[in-house]
Amino acid sequence: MRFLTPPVHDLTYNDVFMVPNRSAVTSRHDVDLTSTDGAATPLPLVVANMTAVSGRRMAETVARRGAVAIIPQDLPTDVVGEAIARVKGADVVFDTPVRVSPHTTVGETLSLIPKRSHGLAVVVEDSRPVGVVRPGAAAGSDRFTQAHEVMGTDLVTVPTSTTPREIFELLTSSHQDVAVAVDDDGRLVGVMTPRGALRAGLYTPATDPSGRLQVGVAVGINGDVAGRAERLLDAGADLLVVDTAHGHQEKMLSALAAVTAVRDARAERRVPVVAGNVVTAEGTRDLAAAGADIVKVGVGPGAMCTTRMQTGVGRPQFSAVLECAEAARAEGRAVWADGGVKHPRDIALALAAGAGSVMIGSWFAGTHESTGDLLTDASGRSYKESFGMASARAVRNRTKDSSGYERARAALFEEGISSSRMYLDPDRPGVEDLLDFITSGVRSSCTYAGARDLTEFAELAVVGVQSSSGYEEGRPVHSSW
Ligand SMILES: NC(=O)C1=CN([C@@H]2O[C@H](COP(=O)(O)OP(=O)(O)OC[C@H]3O[C@@H](n4cnc5c(N)ncnc54)[C@H](OP(=O)(O)O)[C@@H]3O)[C@@H](O)[C@H]2O)C=CC1
Ligand SMILES: Nc1nc2c(ncn2[C@@H]2O[C@H](COP(=O)(O)O)[C@@H](O)[C@H]2O)c(=O)[nH]1
Repeated sequence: MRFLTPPVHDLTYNDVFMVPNRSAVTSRHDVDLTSTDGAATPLPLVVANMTAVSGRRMAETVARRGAVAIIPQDLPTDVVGEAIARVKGADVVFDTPVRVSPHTTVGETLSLIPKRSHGLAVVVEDSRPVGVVRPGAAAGSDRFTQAHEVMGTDLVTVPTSTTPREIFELLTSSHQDVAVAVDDDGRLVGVMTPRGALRAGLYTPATDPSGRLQVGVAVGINGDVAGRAERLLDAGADLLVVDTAHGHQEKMLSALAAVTAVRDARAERRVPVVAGNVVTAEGTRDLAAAGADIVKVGVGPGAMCTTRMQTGVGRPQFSAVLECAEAARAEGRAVWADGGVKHPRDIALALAAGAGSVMIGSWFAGTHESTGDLLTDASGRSYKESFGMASARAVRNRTKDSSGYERARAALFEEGISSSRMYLDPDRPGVEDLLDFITSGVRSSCTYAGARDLTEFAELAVVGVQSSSGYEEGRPVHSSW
C-alpha cells in the first residue's frame, strides 16, 4: 500500500479513501479473497469472541461460507467442547434447520424460528421430515396448538447428492422456498433455500483437514491457561486466540508461551495461535517473539469499547493496523484488524493496510445467528442486546465463582458498555446477508486496485487522507436535501 501524500497524524478508517488504479482484472468474480494470515480461510473474516455475538450457530453459518468464528473465553471448557462438537457435526453444504417434533407447541416453534435465517422450522418424526411450519401459517393459532396442526406437508425433499445449482433450479421453477435434504434412509440432513443454493455455489467452506467446518476458541491470560488450551485442542479447536485488553503485558507473554508449548507438543497438527491486542510495532514484535502466529490489533476502536474514554489509551485503527502489519510481515507473521468495522469499506481498508483477516463483533450481533434472543422495541423493530467483554455485565459473569470482595473489586474496572441494542437490518437480517454485502464490496475494492488476491491488494492499494466532508460526500442520500 502507498499513500498519495504521507499523513501527518494517525488515521481511522473514516479518514482515508482509495483511488482506482489501471486494472487488468475485469470481473469481480475473478478475485480470490483467501485470507493472507497463514490460517488461509477462504474469506478474510473472523467473528469476534464476544458472548453476545459468537456461539455455535454463528460459527457453523459463517464457516459454511468461508469465515471463522471465535467462541468466547468466558464459557466453561466443557460447554465450549460441546459447541465445537456441534460445529464439527454440522453439514458442510446444507444449512442446519430449526427442528421441532409434531407435538412441539406453536409458541415454542415461533420462538425458535428466528434463531436461523430460513424463516421456518422442519417438523421431524423418527428423524424424518414430515412437515414445515412457517410463521404465516401459524399466525392466529393458539400458542398451545401443536406443530403438526399448522405444518405444511408439501415438502420438496432432495437427496444429499443433489447439487446446489440443481436445487436452485428446482426451487425457482416450482416457486418453492426451501428444499429439505435427506439421507438414504430418509433422515433429515439439512435445508437449502434458493439464496442458500446460490451461496453454496459462490463460497468455499472453511474446513479442517478432515473436511469438517472450522471454529476457533479464545483463551484468557488468567488461571490454568495451558490446561484449557490442551482441552480445547482435544475438542478440535482450529485456532486458539489468547486474548486480553492489554496484550503487551508480561502475563500475556507467559500465557502465550504456555499455549504455544501445548500446541507444539502435538505432532498431528499445528493449529495457529493468535494473540492480542496491541497497536504498536513493538507490541507486535514481542507477541511474535513469544510465539504468536497472528497478532490481533486494536485498542479501543470497538463499538462496545469505553477504553479510550476511560483511559485515553488506544490508537486510530487504520494506522495501528498499518504499522503492526508491517512489523508482523518483517517477522514472517500476520495481523488481524480487530474492531471498529461498520461498513464493507472499513474491511477493504484494513486489508489494504495489510491485515490478514478482519475481526467483526457488534455488526454481527444484530443478526439472526448471534447468540441473543430476538427482541422487539416499541416501534416494532427487531434487535438483539449486545455488551462488551470488559463491561460490568461481562466482568460479573466472568467472576461469578470469586468471592464477593473480589467481584466488587473487579467491577471497578469496567471498560465496556453493558447493554446496547443492535438492530437487525431488515434488508440483511442474517449474517450471510452481511457476508454477501461485505464480500461484494471487498471484491470490488480489489478490482478497483487491480488486484487478483489480497496479497496484491495490500501491495497495490493507493490510499489518500480525507477531511470529514470528504467522508460525508461519500455517504448515500436517502431523501432529498
Ligand atoms: N480491544 C480492546 O480495546 C479491548 C478489548 N477488551 C476485551 O475484553 C475482554 C476482557 O479482557 P480483560 O479486561 O483483559 O480481562 P481478563 O479477564 O482477561 O483480565 C486481564 C488481566 O490482565 C490484567 N491487566 C493489567 N492491565 C490491564 C488493563 N489495562 N486492562 C485489563 N486488564 C489488565 C488484569 O489484572 P487486574 O484486573 O488485576 O488489573 C487481569 O489479570 C477480552 O475479550 C478483550 O479483548 C477489553 C478492553 C479493551
Ligand atoms: N474496550 C473494549 N473492547 C471490547 C469490549 N468488548 C469487545 N471489545 C473489543 O471490540 C472488538 C470488536 O469490535 P466491534 O467494533 O466489531 O464490536 C472485540 O474483538 C474486542 O477486541 C469491551 O467491553 N471493551
